[in-house]
Amino acid sequence: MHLAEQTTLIDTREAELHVSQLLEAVKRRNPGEFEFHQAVQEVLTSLVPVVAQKPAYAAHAVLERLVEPDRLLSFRVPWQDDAGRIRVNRGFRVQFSNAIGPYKGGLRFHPTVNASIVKFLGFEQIFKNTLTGQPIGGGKGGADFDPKGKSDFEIMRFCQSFMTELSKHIGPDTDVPAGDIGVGAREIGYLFGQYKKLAGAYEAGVLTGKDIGYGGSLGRKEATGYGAVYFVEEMLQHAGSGFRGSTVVVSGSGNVSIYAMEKAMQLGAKVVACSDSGGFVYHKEGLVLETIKRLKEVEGRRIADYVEAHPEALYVEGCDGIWTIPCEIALPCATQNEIGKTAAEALVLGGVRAIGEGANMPSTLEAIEVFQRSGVLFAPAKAANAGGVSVSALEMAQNSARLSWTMEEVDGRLQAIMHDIYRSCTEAAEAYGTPGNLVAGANIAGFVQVADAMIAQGI
Ligand SMILES: NC(=O)c1ccc[n+]([C@@H]2O[C@H](COP(=O)([O-])OP(=O)(O)OC[C@H]3O[C@@H](n4cnc5c(N)ncnc54)[C@H](O)[C@@H]3O)[C@@H](O)[C@H]2O)c1
Repeated sequence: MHLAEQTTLIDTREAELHVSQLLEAVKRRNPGEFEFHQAVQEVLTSLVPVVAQKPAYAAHAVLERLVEPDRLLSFRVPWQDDAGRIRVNRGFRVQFSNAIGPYKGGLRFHPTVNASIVKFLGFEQIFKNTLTGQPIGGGKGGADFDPKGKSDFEIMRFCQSFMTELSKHIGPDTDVPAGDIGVGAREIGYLFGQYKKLAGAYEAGVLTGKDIGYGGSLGRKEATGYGAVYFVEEMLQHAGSGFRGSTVVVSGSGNVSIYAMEKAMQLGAKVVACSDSGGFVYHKEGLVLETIKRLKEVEGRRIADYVEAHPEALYVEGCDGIWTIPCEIALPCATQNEIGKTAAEALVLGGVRAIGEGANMPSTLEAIEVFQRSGVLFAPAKAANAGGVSVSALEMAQNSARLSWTMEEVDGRLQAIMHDIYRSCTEAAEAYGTPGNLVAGANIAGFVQVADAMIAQGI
C-alpha cells in the first residue's frame, strides 16, 4: 500500500502518546532550549486530532521531521567599534523547512539571541508562512549583537561582517531574510549593500523590508501592526463588536507596536498605554502617536521622554505593570513571554475581551490557558502577526516582476490575506473539533499544507 494512502485511524490516546513521546525526545535532543520546547509543545499538542484522523502523517514521520530544522548555522561575526577595538558576536540562521517555498523569516539583533530563540521563531515561521497562502518556507536568524548605543558606522560594520558569512547561504530562491527586533530599514540597507557587493549582482529579492527607493514595498513597514489589527477586528466583528470605542493597551513602541496603535486609532479605539524595555507610559486621554513616532522613529529616544511633551501622562519604570491597566483589547507587540499567568489574570480582572498577539509568542502557555478559560477572544501570533511576512512575499513578487504596487493595492491585498487567514483558522478549528479555538486552528491550518507537501516530495 502507498504510505500516503494509509487509512487505519489512530485512536486519540495513541495520537496523544505519539505526540508526548516526541515532545520528550525534542526536550532531550535540544537541552536547555526552553523557548523552542514551548513553541513545539504548543503546536504538537494542538495537532493531536489531526494525527488521529490522518494516519499518513505518523506513517511518514512528518512531525519527527518537522521538529528538526533542515540546518542550523552558527557563525563568528568579528567587527571593529569606533574606538578601534575588535569585537566578536555570534550569528545564526536556522533554515527550518522549505517544503512549500524558499526559507523566509526575519533577522533579530538583540543580546538575548541564541539557538533556542532562533529555533522557536523559525519553527513558528513555518506555519505562519503557510497560513499566508504565499509560497514561502520557514527560517529565522540573527545575532546576540546589541544595537543600543551603537553609532551608524558601528551598525554598518557589524551588518557587513554578518552578511559576509550569511551571503553564502541565502539567495532570492534559497532563503530570504527580513527584519525583526533590532533590524529595521537601516540594517536591511547595510546588509543588502554588502550582499550586492559579494554576489556581484543586483538581486533585489534576496532581502525584504528594503527602503522604497531600491526595491522595497509600500506598506511593508505598516504591515505587521496593521495586519494584527485587521485580524483582531475580524475576530471581534464575529463576536458582535470591534475596535470602535474600545480602550486598548499595546506593549512595545517599535515597528509592530507603532503601526498596531495607528490602525487601532484609525478604527476608532483609544490607545492608552505603550512601553519599551525600560517601562511604560499611561495616558488616560489617549496616547499621541506623533510624539511616539518622533521619539522612536526619528530621535531614537526612550518612551520615558513621552511625559516631557505630555506632562498629564504617567511613566512607570518596569514593563509588567502595563497589563494591570484596565482595557478591553490588549495587543502585546514587544517580545516573547511578556504575558505570564499573573499578567493574564490581571488583564482578565481589568475587563479584557480580546488579545491580539503582534509579537511572537508573547503569551506563555499558562497565560493562554487563563485567557481561554475566561472566555477571552485570543488571536495567536502565527495568525495575527502574519501580515508582515505576507507583505514581504508581496515585495518578493514585485521584485521579480520588476514593478511597484501602490499603497492602496498592497493594503487591499493585506486585508484580503488577513481575512483569508482568519477564515482558514476558524474552519480548521471547526473541522478538528475545537470550534473558536484559533490557537489550534492556526497550527492545524498551517501544518496540513506543509505536511502534505512533505509527503508529496518524499523523504
Ligand atoms: N517586524 C516585523 O515585521 C515582525 C513580524 C512578525 C512578528 N514580529 C515580532 O514582533 C515583536 C516586535 O518586533 P519589532 O519588529 O516591532 O521590533 P522593534 O525592535 O522595532 O521593537 C521592539 C520593541 O519592544 C520593546 N521591548 C523589548 N523588550 C521589551 C520588554 N521586555 N517589555 C516591553 N517592551 C520591550 C523595545 O523597546 C521596542 O520598543 C517581536 O516579537 C517580533 O518577533 C515582528
